Amino acid sequence: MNKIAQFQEAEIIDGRAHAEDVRREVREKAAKMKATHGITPGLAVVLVGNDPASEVYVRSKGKQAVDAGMNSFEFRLAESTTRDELLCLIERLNTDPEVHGILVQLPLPKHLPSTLVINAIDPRKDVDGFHIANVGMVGTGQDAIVPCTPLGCMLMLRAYHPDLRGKTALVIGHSNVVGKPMARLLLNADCTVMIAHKSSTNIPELARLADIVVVAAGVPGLVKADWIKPGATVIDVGINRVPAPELGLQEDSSARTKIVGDVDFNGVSRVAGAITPVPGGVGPMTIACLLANTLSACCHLSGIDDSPFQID
Ligand SMILES: Nc1nc(=O)c2c([nH]1)NC[C@@H]1CN(c3ccc(C(=O)N[C@@H](CCC(=O)O)C(=O)O)cc3)C=[N+]21
Ligand SMILES: [Mg+2]
Repeated sequence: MNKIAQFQEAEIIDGRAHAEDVRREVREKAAKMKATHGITPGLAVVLVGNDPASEVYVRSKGKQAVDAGMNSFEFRLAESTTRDELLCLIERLNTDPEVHGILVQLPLPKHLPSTLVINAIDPRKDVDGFHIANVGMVGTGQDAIVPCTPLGCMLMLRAYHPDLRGKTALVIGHSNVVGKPMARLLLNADCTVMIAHKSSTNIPELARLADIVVVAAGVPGLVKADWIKPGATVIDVGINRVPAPELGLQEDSSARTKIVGDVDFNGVSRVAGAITPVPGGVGPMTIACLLANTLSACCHLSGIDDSPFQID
């Protein structure tokens, strides 16, 4: 890191503003869909068990769907729900003409096989993009439903790098929900892609080569300033709830926590050219992209060619 770079401040990529742009476009297209074809896009969200964090996300998804002019169908099932009961609900949603998008909130309780459940969703309604058909099509560069978080990252990256060809990108984390699909999308965009993970031994060295770093490792503050090439774009997918002693005056002990990303924001923002904050970065875009995917699925299922969100 050189002296000048130390005093540069990165541009903060405003995820809430990007998400608002996506939601506005979805709202306009949904209204047009209703006016022209009499179709209201519908999103079904299935939550099994009562994880409090999942409750918050599910409520937010439903509210934002309604705000965008869509129907929201919420299914809250008991922790004890059986595999056959869940598969039966999915089959019903697959054949329901009012439902264009189906999201099964993950993680599922341990006794439920998430791979089997996800692959039971009609791939045309799989707005998470987790069905093997969508994974395979994204992997081979075909039109498919793209997972919401990587889609949101790509839309924000596109705003800073209209041409991604030849850029060196490092993805840290190789989960099926973020790291792997993110790496595939960057590869489809002709980036030179590196993927690092728990067993990688030289991540700081790899990071120093990268014009783009996307971090989805689930380790608070993992990425440090001296890992970053001056001017690089840093996308922080981490959502970590950590103790916040500075909030020590709160009565309720659950309120003495805060959300931080996988990037040491204060350090890295002095070196990077652009960086997403946490909160207010990737998270809001994830939900906006869920709405975008639901609208696209509705268009596709209805034989209407109005799919808005191109990333390639
Ligand atoms: N089938 C499935 N699909 C998902 O997309 C999915 C899931 N399961 N399980 C849980 C994770 C988590 N997730 C988030 C969405 C938005 C924010 C978000 O908007 N975060 C805000 C902060 C929220 C807060 O303050 O709690 C932000 O980053 O600014 C976070 C996390 C979607 N997930
Ligand atoms: Mg496409």
